[in-house]
Amino acid sequence: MSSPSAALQSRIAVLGAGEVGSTIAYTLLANPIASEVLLVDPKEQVRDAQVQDLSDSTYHGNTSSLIRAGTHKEAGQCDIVVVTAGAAQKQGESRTDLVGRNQAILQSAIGDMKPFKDTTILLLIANPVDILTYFALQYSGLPAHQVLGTGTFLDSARLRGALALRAGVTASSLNAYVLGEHGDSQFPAWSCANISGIPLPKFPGLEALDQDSLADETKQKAGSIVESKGATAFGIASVTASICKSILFDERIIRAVSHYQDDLKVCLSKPLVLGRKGVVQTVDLPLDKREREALTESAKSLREIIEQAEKEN
Ligand SMILES: NC(=O)C1=CN([C@@H]2O[C@H](COP(=O)(O)OP(=O)(O)OC[C@H]3O[C@@H](n4cnc5c(N)ncnc54)[C@H](O)[C@@H]3O)[C@@H](O)[C@H]2O)C=CC1
Ligand SMILES: CC(=O)C(=O)O
Repeated sequence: MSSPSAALQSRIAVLGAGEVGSTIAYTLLANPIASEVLLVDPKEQVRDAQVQDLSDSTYHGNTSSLIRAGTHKEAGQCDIVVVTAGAAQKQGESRTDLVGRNQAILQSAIGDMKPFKDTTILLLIANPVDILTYFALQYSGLPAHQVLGTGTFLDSARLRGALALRAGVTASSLNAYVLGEHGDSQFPAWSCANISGIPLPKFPGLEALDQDSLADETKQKAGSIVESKGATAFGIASVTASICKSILFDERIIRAVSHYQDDLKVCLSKPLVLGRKGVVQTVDLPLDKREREALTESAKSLREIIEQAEKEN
């Protein structure tokens, strides 16, 4: 395992200095997780103003992490490249409506970053995140274990939060994963969910849990935030910082994040062991029949979007 001091000699590049990229940069600096954070955006005036503002958060003495503007070429030499570059959903748009625009941005950004350092991990945030993770793997030529998307880690956090409130325990006491697409075909793996080994329906406070309505609430949460404030940023920033820490500190923690599925020919979220090489090992949950079918359906809908996008480009 890597020591914290090794991790603190690491560099993370954040592509995109918009709402999400700047919030991620702030979270990385505040923890701190790497020695240097590079912010990369073709809108230089916005990028530089974000760097100035973010640098003010580092001067009070509690962080040794530095922020500066960077180029795409420099990003390609960083330990982790966090990709937020791309359009965000407008009110009424779905994540998959962004595919054409964001695929083109991704292809050009990856072209500008190449060649990558051998051990660089690409972490996709921009939506539709599973589709872009798939294309990032194609465009970058990096090994599959080094290309990840945040996927349903954020949805799993939302689900755990809602369950934790109902059960009156902290969210970290819960084992509960949302799997599949970070989007409409996602589903919670209820059959494997538990609190300290106790199945959810047996835990006090959760006996009458309406699983379908909670799954729906989890799925709709992003949409309702975007509808009211135009974007989501804090949840994804926290999840991204957690993934970066798990990678750089070689934590070997189990997380459901998006990665390539050789059998399904798509990227989607299933649990894996997360460490310095990215995917250290995959983890097969003992899903029930309905969940196995939901996973196949989720992969099928992602595959259709990929094939359509490949036809159009
Ligand atoms: N995976 C997830 O759970 C989440 C994903 N997102 C996604 O993150 C993405 C970014 O959202 P926001 O920051 O709100 O959008 P934004 O519009 O505020 O920022 C996007 C930034 O990307 C920049 N950009 C464009 N081309 C670039 C390139 N080639 N290299 C570097 N930067 C480039 C733009 O100049 C802009 O500043 C969206 O696709 C959004 O849907 C947002 C929240 C959660
Ligand atoms: C925007 C988005 O993908 C989310 O907050 O889940």
